[in-house]
Amino acid sequence: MSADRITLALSKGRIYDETLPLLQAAGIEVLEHPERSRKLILPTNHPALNVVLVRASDVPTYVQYGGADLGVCGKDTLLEHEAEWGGAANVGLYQPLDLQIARCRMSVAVRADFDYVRAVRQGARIRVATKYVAIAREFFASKGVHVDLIKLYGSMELAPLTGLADAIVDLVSTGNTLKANQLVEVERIMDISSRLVVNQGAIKVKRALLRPLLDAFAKATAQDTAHATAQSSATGVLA
Ligand SMILES: Nc1ncnc2c1ncn2[C@@H]1O[C@H](COP(=O)(O)OP(=O)(O)OP(=O)(O)O)[C@@H](O)[C@H]1O
Ligand SMILES: O=P(O)(O)OC[C@H]1O[C@H](OP(=O)(O)OP(=O)(O)O)[C@H](O)[C@@H]1O
Repeated sequence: MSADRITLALSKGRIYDETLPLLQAAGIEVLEHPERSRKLILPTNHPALNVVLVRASDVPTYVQYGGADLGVCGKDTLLEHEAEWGGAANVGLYQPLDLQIARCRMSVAVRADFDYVRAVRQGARIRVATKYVAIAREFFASKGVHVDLIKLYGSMELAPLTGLADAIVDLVSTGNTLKANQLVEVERIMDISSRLVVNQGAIKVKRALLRPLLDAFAKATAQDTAHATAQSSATGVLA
């Protein structure tokens, strides 16, 4: 981690696409297009800022270890990463801003012919397939529902259709994916949006470089969502 440069970790796709307007609001343009280049380090018009492209689930790891100074990742990804480490305190990432982008919800879904309410009421043991095992474990434990969790890395919707599982825990936005696979949402676990995460060391060492960027993000987020609390918490971190 060079002291006079800052590195922002983003994942290709919706996080990159939805972070771009926030960067633009801060006067920052990424100089190469991630879909038109094989490069993983993208320069920007900010002389000290590079963007690095990583897998969405690798963003917290890069920022935690200082491979990037800051990054943007979903609350889902962050919660799973923290659970792997035995809690947020062990990860030690600053989370100054909810950027209110990549908004969706984490839900339980089943086949339309599966009587979820009855299964839960009867205390049956249900099989749940998900990429988000920590969130699912915590949710069902809090309801006192017995579950066997099956870890998947994608295409969760297939699990109830093939008999692999009774239910899935997955992200839902428009509901189109569930509908296309004849699944129904039966419980909403939590709302999800993406957070700015910052390396603890970088906060101390690169304060002068980071502060204007975080302030601009906070301002753009506040303007987008009238989320004034985001602005005050960002200022709090670097004050
Ligand atoms: N349908 C959706 N609508 C809005 N936001 C979403 C949706 N699906 C996922 N997200 C959010 O966007 C983030 C990034 O999703 P993306 O699909 O780009 O990566 P991923 O495939 O989940 O991660 P990885 O590549 O590491 O497996 C998720 O962590 C979540 O917070
Ligand atoms: O309710 P919808 O608007 O249909 O969105 C829900 C879908 O979005 C996510 O997948 P994504 O598009 O990220 O695909 P991926 O998991 O293959 O990355 C999620 O895993 C669902 O499959």
